[in-house]
Amino acid sequence: MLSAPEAPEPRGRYWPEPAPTRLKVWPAPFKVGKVGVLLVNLGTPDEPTAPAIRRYLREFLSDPRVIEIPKFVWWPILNGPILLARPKKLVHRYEGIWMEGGSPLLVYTERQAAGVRARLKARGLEVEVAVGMRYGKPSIRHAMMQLHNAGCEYILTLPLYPQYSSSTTATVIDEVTRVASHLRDQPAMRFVKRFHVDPLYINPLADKIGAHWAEHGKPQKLVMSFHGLPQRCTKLGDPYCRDSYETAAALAAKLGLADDEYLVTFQSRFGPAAWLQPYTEPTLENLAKSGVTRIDVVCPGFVADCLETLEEISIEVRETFMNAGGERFNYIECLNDDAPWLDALTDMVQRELSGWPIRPD
Ligand SMILES: C=CC1=C(C)c2cc3[nH]c(cc4nc(cc5[nH]c(cc1n2)c(C)c5CCC(=O)O)C(CCC(=O)O)=C4C)c(C)c3C=C
Ligand SMILES: [Fe+2]
Ligand SMILES: [Fe+2]
Repeated sequence: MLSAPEAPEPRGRYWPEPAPTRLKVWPAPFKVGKVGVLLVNLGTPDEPTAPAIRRYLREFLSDPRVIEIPKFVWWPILNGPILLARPKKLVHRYEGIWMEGGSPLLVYTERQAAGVRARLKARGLEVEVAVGMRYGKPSIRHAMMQLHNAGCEYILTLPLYPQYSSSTTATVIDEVTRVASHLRDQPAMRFVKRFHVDPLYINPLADKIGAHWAEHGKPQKLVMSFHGLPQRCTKLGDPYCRDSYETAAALAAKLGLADDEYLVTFQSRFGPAAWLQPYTEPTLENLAKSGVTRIDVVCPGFVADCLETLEEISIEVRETFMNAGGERFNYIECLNDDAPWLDALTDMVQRELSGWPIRPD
C-alpha cells in the first residue's frame, strides 16, 4: 500500500540532506523552499492479524503521553496480559471493518490527503501533502522525510483530532519536533492545535446530520459519543473534556437542538481506572430501558471512521441498545471523504498556511 519503504532513523545525529542542498559548489544556488502539509491521525494495524495488532498496540501503549503510569509498573502489564490477550481479541473486530484498501482509519485519511492535495492544486497553489500516522505506518518520520526530500522548508502539521488532548495532539507535536531535531536544514513549522468549534468543522458535520434527518426523520435523541480519557487527565489539566462539550454545544446550536434533544457520552474506556462519564454503552442501555426507542449516534471526536466507531458504536453499542428495548439506532458516519468536508478542510489548511510563500502551481 505504501509507495516507498519506511524512512529509517538516521545513522548519525542528522539525516543526510537531499541532493540540492548538498551541492559541492559554493555558494549553493538560491532556492525558495516549498510549503508542505502533514495530515496526522492516530494510526492503525497494517493488517487484521494478531502479530500486526500487537506491533501497533506495543508502539501506541508505550507512549508515555498515552499511558501515564511509571514505566517500571506499566512495562510488565503491557508485555504480559495486554499484549498476550488483547491482539487476539481484536482480530475479528478489525476483520469486520476492514476495507479493500486497508484499515478504514488509514483509507479515509489517505483519501482526505488526496482530496486536499487535488483541491489546493485546483486553486493554483503548489503545496505538498503527506499523511503520517502517530503509531504504525506510514510513520510521521516517513511523511516528514517525504516532505523534506521534496524540498519543503515550511511544514504545517494538522493533527486530525478536532479536540486537543495531551494523549493525541501533543504527542503528534512531540514526534514531529523529534523528527525535525534530526534535520540539519530544519523547516519552519506550524501546528493546528484544535478545530473543535471551527465552523469549517461544525458546519459540514451539522449539514450531514441535517441531511440524514431530511431523509430518515429526526430521532428522539441525538447522542454525541466522544472517545474517552482517564478522568485523572482532566483533573491534571487536559482540556479534552471541555473541548468535547464545546464541540457538542456548537453542533447543537447549529442544529437548533434544545438541551433535552441531545446528550454527550464517552466511549472506548480502556483499563480499570475511571474515565470521563457518562459512559456511552450503559447510558444508551438505560435510555432504551426508560422508553427512548429511536436514537441517532454521531462521533464528533473523530473525522474518520475507525474501529471505535464502526465496531464499538455501530455494532456493539447498537446491539446493547436494541437488546434493551430500542427500536431504531442510526449511526451517522464521520465526515470521512465527503466532498463538503474536504472543501472545508482545504479552506482550513489554506487559512493556516497564510503568510507562507506558496508558489503558484
Ligand atoms: C479521538 C481521540 C482519541 C483519544 C483522546 C484517545 C485516547 C486514548 N485511547 C486509548 C486507548 C486505545 N485507543 C484505541 C483506538 C483508537 N483511539 C482513537 C482515538 C483516540 N484515542 C482512534 C481513532 C482509535 C482507532 C484505531 C483504529 O485502528 O481504528 C485502542 C485500540 C483498540 C483497542 O485496543 O481497544 C486503544 C487501546 C487511551 C489509553 C487513550 C488516552 C489516554
Ligand atoms: Fe484511543
Ligand atoms: Fe474500543
